[in-house]
Amino acid sequence: MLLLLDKQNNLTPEQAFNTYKENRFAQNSRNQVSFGFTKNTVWGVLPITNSATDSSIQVLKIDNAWLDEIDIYFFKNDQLRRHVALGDSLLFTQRPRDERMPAVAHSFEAGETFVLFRFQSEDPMTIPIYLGNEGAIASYKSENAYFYGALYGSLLILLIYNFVLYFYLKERRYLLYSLYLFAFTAFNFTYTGHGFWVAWSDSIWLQQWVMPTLMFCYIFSGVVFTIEFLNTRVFLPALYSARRKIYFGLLILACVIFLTGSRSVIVMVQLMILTTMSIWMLVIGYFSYKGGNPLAKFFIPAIAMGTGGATISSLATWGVIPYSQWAFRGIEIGMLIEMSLLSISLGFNFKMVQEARKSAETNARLDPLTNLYNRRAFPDLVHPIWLLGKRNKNPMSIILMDLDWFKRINDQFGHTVGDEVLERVSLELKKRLRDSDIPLRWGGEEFLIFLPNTEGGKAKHLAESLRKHFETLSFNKVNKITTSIGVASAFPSQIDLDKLIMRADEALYSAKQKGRNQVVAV
Ligand SMILES: Nc1nc2c(ncn2[C@@H]2O[C@H](COP(=O)(O)OP(=O)(O)OP(=O)(O)O)[C@@H](O)[C@H]2O)c(=O)[nH]1
Repeated sequence: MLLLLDKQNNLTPEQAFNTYKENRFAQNSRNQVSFGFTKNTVWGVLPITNSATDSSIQVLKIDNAWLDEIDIYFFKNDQLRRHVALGDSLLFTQRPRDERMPAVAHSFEAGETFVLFRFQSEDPMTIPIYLGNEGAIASYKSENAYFYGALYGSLLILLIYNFVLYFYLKERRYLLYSLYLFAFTAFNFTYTGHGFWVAWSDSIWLQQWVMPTLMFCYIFSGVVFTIEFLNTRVFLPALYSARRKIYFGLLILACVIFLTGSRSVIVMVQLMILTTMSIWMLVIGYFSYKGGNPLAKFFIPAIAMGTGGATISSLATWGVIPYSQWAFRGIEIGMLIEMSLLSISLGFNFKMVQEARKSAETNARLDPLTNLYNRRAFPDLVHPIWLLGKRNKNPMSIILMDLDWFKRINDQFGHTVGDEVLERVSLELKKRLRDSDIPLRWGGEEFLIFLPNTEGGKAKHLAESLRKHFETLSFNKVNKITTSIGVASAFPSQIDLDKLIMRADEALYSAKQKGRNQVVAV
């Protein structure tokens, strides 16, 4: 196509065509399809030769949904034969074809026809033009339908999945991710012309203002999401404490640019923010990674994919790399990968939170010194067995064992030696008990052993053998230790569990009273 930039914006189509005839249009040798923000009118001429003898119907399609004014003039034998107005300063319903992108079918007579285009827009001047017969246009259309069906389908699944997670987990990250994803999808839905096509065909105002507004929502949600997702409160506290100022600053900037009332200013400023925002997101991701945030491992490649896709799209529209449908869709493919990776990382975050919770729960129930369960674990461990024993009429026993004169060991040899004794005693206990018995560290130097399905005589026998065993053990520095043991047994139907523990405690007390190093069973 040959091009002319009309700085005065005052040429008539006939004047523009004559200018073309005078060879004053320039060849678009780089196949550039984007001309940035321009106040100028862009004229283009596409000479089309129909070498057959019959007329041929061909469709011209301008693959851009946001241009304000598109006029197409058909010149035959130097005569203007037809004028078609497209672009979104016209109602969608006034278009000659019910298609997402502006398009017109024309019957090209034999010989040469000159198609003159006139473009004017406050938005970026990107003008990829397609020419083909109805069959080619239909197959192009269905390819697009598949692509956008897959894109919006995938984004919708991610959106629902993360929103449901937010609903159940009540973690803000999932909500912010859902909003970020929604803002991108809505923004994309608008600038690809889907909104005008299916949602607001009868409103030019919405077509022109929804896109810049959603662009702002996309930027704003991206910034909030980054700050919250990367847990900057922990990893980048300076940024976290400045977050309200950043949000407020963005809102003020939005007010200022929207008050100018100029869409080119609004879109241009926001495009600049979008470009710097990607770099900002990557930098924050990097620092967060350096600070040890495991989620940054997903965040950095995700943003890199989104940004990479956007870069391919813009390079293709600027003509730096060859323009193609797939290159133009780079941003959408990149964003889909970005959104999927972020979603995976939120799944990973979920797993981390679960594991941390689990290990906190286990830690709260385990004694760190002896690795035995502590008193807190007792109800969960013993209650079900107690209830089962009640049903099956099994006897249950409790052994309470306390080390004698343990304070003296600490006083004489120090706490570390005392700790070693406790560790060794626990180890020996584990070795000498059945797998079904449950030993716990009940207090400082006191151990409780719950013996399921064990009647009093056997429990007493076990207690006696433990007492004897500990008496014969020798330790580092500490020559000998002794233990006092109380044993209580009952059928669960006869007594409460708490009561049984109390009885074992009383038995232990009486073993101490009787001079220690002995077993008392009740
Ligand atoms: N090293 C060490 N000592 C502990 C630990 N927990 C409790 N103790 C000590 O165990 C001692 C218990 O002392 P007491 O309750 O007076 O009992 P005792 O000296 O064993 O005397 P009797 O029980 O009457 O035979 C205290 O000195 C506690 O500081 C621990 O985890 N490590």
